[in-house]
Amino acid sequence: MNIALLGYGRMGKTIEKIAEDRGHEVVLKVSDDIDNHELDGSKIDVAIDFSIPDAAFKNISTCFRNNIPVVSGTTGWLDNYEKAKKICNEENSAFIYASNFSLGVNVFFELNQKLAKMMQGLEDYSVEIEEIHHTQKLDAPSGTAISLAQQILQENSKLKGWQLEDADADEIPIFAKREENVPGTHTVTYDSEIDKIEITHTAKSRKGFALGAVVAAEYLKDKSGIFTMKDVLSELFKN
Ligand SMILES: NC(=O)C1=CN([C@@H]2O[C@H](COP(=O)(O)OP(=O)(O)OC[C@H]3O[C@@H](n4cnc5c(N)ncnc54)[C@H](O)[C@@H]3O)[C@@H](O)[C@H]2O)C=CC1
Ligand SMILES: O=C(O)C1=N[C@H](C(=O)O)C[C@H](O)C1
Repeated sequence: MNIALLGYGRMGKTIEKIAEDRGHEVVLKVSDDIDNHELDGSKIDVAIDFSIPDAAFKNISTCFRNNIPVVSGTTGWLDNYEKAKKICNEENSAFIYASNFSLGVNVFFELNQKLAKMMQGLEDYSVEIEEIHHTQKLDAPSGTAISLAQQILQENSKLKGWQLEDADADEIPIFAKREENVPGTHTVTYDSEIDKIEITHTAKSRKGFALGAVVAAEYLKDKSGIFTMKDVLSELFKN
């Protein structure tokens, strides 16, 4: 498979290594305005975007217009997600966005949803989310923390939204911490006067995110439509 890497930073470089180990070729690396590059849909099977929040939407929509499917892991650009999906459909292209591509986090998402369902009637507990990332991270809260909050909100109609730190009683507070060299740690806590329930996912490196993105790219090649990591994982585990 011929891959274009949109964003060649920490994630782009990790993805390149894993893609090459799996027999793919990186044919284009983009680290600046996508208009400075020739995008030839006949030579690129899929683009993988791990760039910056301000560039993601332009990168993604430009690929769709050049007949190139996109795997997007960039966070902090989701105000434009619905627009990106519309362009994908108009161009009959293919798209997967995930706030977190690691297999472990996707198991953690399942756990979070189940736990939220169990806790929604237990009014003595309050819920909060903490995320810890490296100090270079541009966005807060993390995309993964937002996904976790959205899952809890789906299960609990008494909660109205989420808020970075100073949340009202009917909101989920998300605490974003920045520490040197932390690839990504997420904790969901339910606390009461009597006890505390916590679930945590700790990434030990960026390899899990990168492997998930390459597996998603392999899934997306030759498809059209909008997909999620759930689709990718159900195909992976269908046997
Ligand atoms: N969904 C997931 O599983 C994961 C998502 N991420 C997200 O991926 C993104 C990238 O993370 P890192 O690689 O750690 O950041 P990074 O800062 O190391 O890399 C970003 C790269 O994008 C480049 N860039 C700047 N303008 C660009 C443009 N117009 N087009 C293309 N590239 C451009 C920068 O030069 C830089 O090399 C972040 O939004 C982060 O939150 C990170 C890890 C996992
Ligand atoms: O910026 C990062 O590094 C990460 N970003 C993603 C997020 O915002 O959730 C995923 C992962 O936690 C690493």
